[in-house]
Amino acid sequence: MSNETIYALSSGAVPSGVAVIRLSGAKTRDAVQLLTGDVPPARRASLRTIRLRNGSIIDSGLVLFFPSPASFTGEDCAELQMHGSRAVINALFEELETIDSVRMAAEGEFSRRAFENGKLDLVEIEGLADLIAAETEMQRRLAVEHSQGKLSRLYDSWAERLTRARALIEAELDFADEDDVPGSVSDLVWDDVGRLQVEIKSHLAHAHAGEIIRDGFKVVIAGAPNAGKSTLMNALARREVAIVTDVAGTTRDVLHVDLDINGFLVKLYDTAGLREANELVEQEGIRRATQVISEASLVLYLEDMAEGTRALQPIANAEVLRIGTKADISAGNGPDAYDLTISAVTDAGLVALRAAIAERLERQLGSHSLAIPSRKRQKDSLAECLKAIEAALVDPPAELDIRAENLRIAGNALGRITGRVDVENLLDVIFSEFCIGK
Ligand SMILES: Nc1nc2c(ncn2[C@@H]2O[C@H](COP(=O)(O)OP(=O)(O)OP(=O)(O)O)[C@@H](O)[C@H]2O)c(=O)[nH]1
Repeated sequence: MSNETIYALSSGAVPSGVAVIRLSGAKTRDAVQLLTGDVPPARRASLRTIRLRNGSIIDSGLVLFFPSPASFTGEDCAELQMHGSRAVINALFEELETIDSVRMAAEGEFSRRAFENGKLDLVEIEGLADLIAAETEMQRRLAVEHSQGKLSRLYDSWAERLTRARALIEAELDFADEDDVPGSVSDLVWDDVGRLQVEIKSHLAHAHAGEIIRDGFKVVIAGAPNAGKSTLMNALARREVAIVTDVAGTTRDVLHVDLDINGFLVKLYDTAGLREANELVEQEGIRRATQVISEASLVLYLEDMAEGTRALQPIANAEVLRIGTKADISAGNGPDAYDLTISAVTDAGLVALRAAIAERLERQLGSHSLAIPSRKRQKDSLAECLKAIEAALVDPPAELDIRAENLRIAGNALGRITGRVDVENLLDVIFSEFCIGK
């Protein structure tokens, strides 16, 4: 597969002022020569006329050539910056197709080659995918941390400590009958493995924060029918996401919008009003509401202040903010009964509500560096690593060779995160997240 040369449009949708077409593989040099009449100097932007074989001009643009191994994929690579019209790109692609062993790239194929040629490890690749998909400032910061290798360096240093520990234990096993292996070496090894266990445990405890930053903080609006849930959702989203009527039980399904609050992705859900419902569709809506409430990180529990408590209490594992609604027409129970009062009609209280969501979010995240795991895959491997370390440290200790074997399992679990060990079966899943041209 990798003796084929691949090409793709790497910039966004056309038409665009400039489109970047990327090539990678052994035939890159030939393709550039064919299209421009020469191979421009390495890593320099050179203005060239790009032509078909018959001499007719496709377009002119900048050509950059990156000879192997100093390129993104590690192979010979080129980038053509041309005018971003469908016709220009089609003409170029048709010409490229005529070259033997040159074809359009599959999803994520450039990144996959970068991985296979040792240019990037899996955490860096995943970080890159996250950086390309980042919509909020915090997602960007987390992705940069991952794509720049900070997390990988941490995992590599842990794997190295485990390897060193194993080497010393193997030495002890080999020389078990001799007197000159000091017992204190063994103590030092197990002390360090103990410290590593504490470090990994604390790192894993921050995985939740990483997931919140990457996947979003789930905030669910719940309450009685007609409490003003959909109106609040629309006010926070600043657009008409949900249907608002004065008919109780309007919202049936769970609706969702993404908000950016202080640079964090907040996933806001509007749910069906909670009450004893006889009608089938409404019952299903309430079942779905209950489900999403149980998965929330924060519940906004709305109450029409004139009506007082009418809703079934939501069963939330998360923190609940009690919010009195329709402050413009009613003082109701009095503001003291609520954490916040709002009016979606006058916008009163909405700034305070956004601030309250941000405050809860930041409190749940805690303060720490962004060198934290953010994907289930990373979390699962860390948990596996920790389990094996625990088995190696169990009291009373197992036989030395079993303890060493557990350290090997722990090291492999770390190696799988960065892709340095045994990940062939994972690759298709990871690279399919990328679009063509990445
Ligand atoms: N005066 C006033 N009316 C409001 C306010 N918020 C909502 N309403 C009105 O209250 C009624 C119900 O609002 P919705 O947002 O549909 O309430 P809901 O909680 O989503 O209702 P269900 O979908 O039935 O669960 C509508 O007529 C809204 O216009 C508010 O802050 N002030």
